[in-house]
Amino acid sequence: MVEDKNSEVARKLELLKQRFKEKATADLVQLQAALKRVRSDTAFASGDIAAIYQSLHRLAGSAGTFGYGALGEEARRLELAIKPLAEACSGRSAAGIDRAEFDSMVGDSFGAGVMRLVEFLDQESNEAGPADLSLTPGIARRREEPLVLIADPDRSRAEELARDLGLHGFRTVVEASIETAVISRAEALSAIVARDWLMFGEGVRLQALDSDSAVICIGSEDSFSERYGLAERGVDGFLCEPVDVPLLADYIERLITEREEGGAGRVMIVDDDPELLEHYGLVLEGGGLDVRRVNDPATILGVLSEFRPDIVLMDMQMGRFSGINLARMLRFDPEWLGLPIIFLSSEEDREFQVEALSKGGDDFLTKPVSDAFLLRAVSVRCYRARQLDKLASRDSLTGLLKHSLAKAEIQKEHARCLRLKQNAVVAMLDLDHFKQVNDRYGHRAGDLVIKGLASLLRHRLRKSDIIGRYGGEEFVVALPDCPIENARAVLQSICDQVSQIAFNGAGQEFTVTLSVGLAPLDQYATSGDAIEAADQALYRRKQNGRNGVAASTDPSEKSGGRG
Ligand SMILES: Nc1nc2c(ncn2[C@@H]2O[C@H](COP(=O)(O)OP(=O)(O)OP(=O)(O)O)[C@@H](O)[C@H]2O)c(=O)[nH]1
Repeated sequence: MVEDKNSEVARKLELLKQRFKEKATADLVQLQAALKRVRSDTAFASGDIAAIYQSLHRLAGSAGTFGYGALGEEARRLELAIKPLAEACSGRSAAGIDRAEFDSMVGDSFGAGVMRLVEFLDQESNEAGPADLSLTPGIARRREEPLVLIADPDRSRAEELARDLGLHGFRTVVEASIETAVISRAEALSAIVARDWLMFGEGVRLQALDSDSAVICIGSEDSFSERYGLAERGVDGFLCEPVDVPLLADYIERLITEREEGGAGRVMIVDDDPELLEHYGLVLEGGGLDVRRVNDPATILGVLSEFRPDIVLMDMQMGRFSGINLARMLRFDPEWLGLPIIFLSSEEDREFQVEALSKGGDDFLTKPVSDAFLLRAVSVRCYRARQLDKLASRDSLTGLLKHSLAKAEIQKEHARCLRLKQNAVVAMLDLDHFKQVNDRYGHRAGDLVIKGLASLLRHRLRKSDIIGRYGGEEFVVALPDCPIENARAVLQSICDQVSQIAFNGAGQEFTVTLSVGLAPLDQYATSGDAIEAADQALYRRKQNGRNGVAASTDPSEKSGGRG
């Protein structure tokens, strides 16, 4: 599947490369014609100089991307040579500049340079061209249910751990050795939990580390040298015996999320060159990013509001539009004050770059930029932008939506389900007697319970469901396109699962239970009313024995009955 997608991307990139060659050939014909006019006239139109400069600027910025690095470098040299004259011409508008001035500024080597451009374009490029996506990280994996390999020579111990992790919503596979499992399942594994890591051969360990899964080792000794040794070998996490399963589940969850988010993100690319725009788009999409292409800078505001990118990648000069001015314009709106804008520019002048950054940009990528570098640079920046966004919108303990954002999302879902005449359910969830958990087993153990429930909800519910931390030990969930009886069944099974998890605190094992109140979101005038109704159902459940689900639609005499 990934192979197919990569070869499809490679094929499209190859087509773009051919299109670039055709356009560059036409550009060079025009450039030569303009140069000829300039040479044959004693006085010439400043428009010809501007056209020559523009052609060279375009080639310098794009040729390397399509695998014509030598052409790009030569175009860049010529562009810099003619730049002062182009600037002088634009200052003098219609006034002609004479031939002697042209020769003194640009020099005889200019014509020879243009001939070299033609030769470079004719040579079949053997540089690592756009079709080379082998350096790019794998297509971002979409999480279904995370699959965790437990590699342990002691099979019954491994199976017990598998059962416990299953309660936290992980699918597991047990192997006495990581060897066969890594080889056969490397693509699908989200994490590897290995006991006695060093027991496995060097080759197998390397393969496991290479497989893009998070590798967590369980060791019998917790010392600096043990930890450092594992870090040195590229392991991602370490826990010491005896294994605290909720802690391990939380660890796996965190590592998997970090990995997933490393390859995720929304990027808006703004470039008036259609081939470059398409090329960048394909490369970034090939790396798993969600991309929106904007060819006409005048449409940028509408696309921004609708697409809400994590970052914007923008050309510096697009016909009559300057990237700097567009960036400044975006900042007029407080909503986009924090949106990272990365300029793609062949401009190497540091002073100019600093000036551009002071006017609304955040960073520069200097053209030409290789596919692998572009993907890595954009992915990293996306990741950071998302992390910052998360700090603002996500609860730090659980990574779930914060109260106000969850409410806002449920409000949107309410409008959506009324519009589409669909079912939807809102649920309030509250851990039972949680004060006692803190009092008996400590606040840290209480935190792990809250985190454990959060990851269980993430695993058990659909990607389209909205999950928020409403208050301390209270959560809110909205399930779009879901009849209330289905919601009841899912949440009842989550309650059952929660009650089976063994947590640890103050040297003891303990379990917790969960109460849930449901209300049909589409049956209320406002989302606030539906949340209130779910809360009342939750209250009734608490009154009637906790540990289970009640719905606002239940006849009141039955509201205490489980599921
Ligand atoms: N560990 C931990 N505890 C929290 C957090 N937020 C809230 N709590 C605790 O959760 C407890 C909630 O207690 P109550 O509202 O009295 O409810 P309860 O004990 O769960 O009782 P019922 O809801 O009636 O079953 C309080 O002790 C809070 O201090 C948190 O982030 N971490």
